[in-house]
Amino acid sequence: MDSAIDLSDSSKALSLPHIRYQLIRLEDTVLFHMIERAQFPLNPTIYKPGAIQMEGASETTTSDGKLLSFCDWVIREQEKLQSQIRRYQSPDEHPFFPDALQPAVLPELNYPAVLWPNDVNVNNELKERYINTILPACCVQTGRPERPEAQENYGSAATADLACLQSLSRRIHFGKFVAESKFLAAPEKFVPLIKSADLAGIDAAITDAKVEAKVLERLGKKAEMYGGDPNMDAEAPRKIDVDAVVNMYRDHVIPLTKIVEVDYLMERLKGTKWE
Ligand SMILES: O=C(O)C(=O)C[C@]1(C(=O)O)C=C[C@@H](O)C=C1
Repeated sequence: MDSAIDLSDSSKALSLPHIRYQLIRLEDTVLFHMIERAQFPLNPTIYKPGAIQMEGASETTTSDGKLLSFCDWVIREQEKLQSQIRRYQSPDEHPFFPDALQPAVLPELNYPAVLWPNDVNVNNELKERYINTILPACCVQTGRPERPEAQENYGSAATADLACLQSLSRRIHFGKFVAESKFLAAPEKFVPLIKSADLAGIDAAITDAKVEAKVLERLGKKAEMYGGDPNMDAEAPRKIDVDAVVNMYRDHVIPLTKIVEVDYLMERLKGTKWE
């Protein structure tokens, strides 16, 4: 959607330096959204299905009858709306609730097929990790007691969650473009690995440990800068914990990006001469 990369220009969309530039830019987006979210208490009740009475709300379950939490309901309702303005027609956007998507009210866009047809979507796994691991670490300020639930912030917290999850999802699913770019650069390396379903081998082939170390180092600096007090006032509370942000990338964002890359490549030979 709000892409600085021109997805209609495949030479750019598949250039690894261009994709990495986009990933670097998305670090800022993710970090700022996490800072916004961290100003509110964790409010765990909003993630528990059925815990909050939603007076007059339509569709408080998924289409197969699963009860939604308040946060899930907010995400699902937003996705209903955003699908109508073509968000999910863009190859870099993936819904959390595909069951809720509506027909677009605008004419279909014709994106040229830059990616190979695939149905890779790790959003369920992302949301589970976000709620259970990422968010608890980011909402707790180091050295300060956990803040009590604030019922008046339920809406703000869920709104911030949507922004966090959408930016994280976009970053992680950019792995498809990374994978396509790497595949096209060396099909002779990837085809045998894919054919023998050598997941560890594919993972090793897409891994660049130096780039990963750089990502974490840069992110730590950004979290230090954007989450701290510009006047270097040591007494001023931090807006977000630096370690929580770095750990989020090290333990979740980069690993999930790599899962997307591997899963995408496992679908890459379908309908090709290599199949
Ligand atoms: O930049 C790449 O080559 C990627 O595949 C992306 C990424 C990342 O998530 O930042 C993932 C795997 C690589 O080991 C390095 C970095």
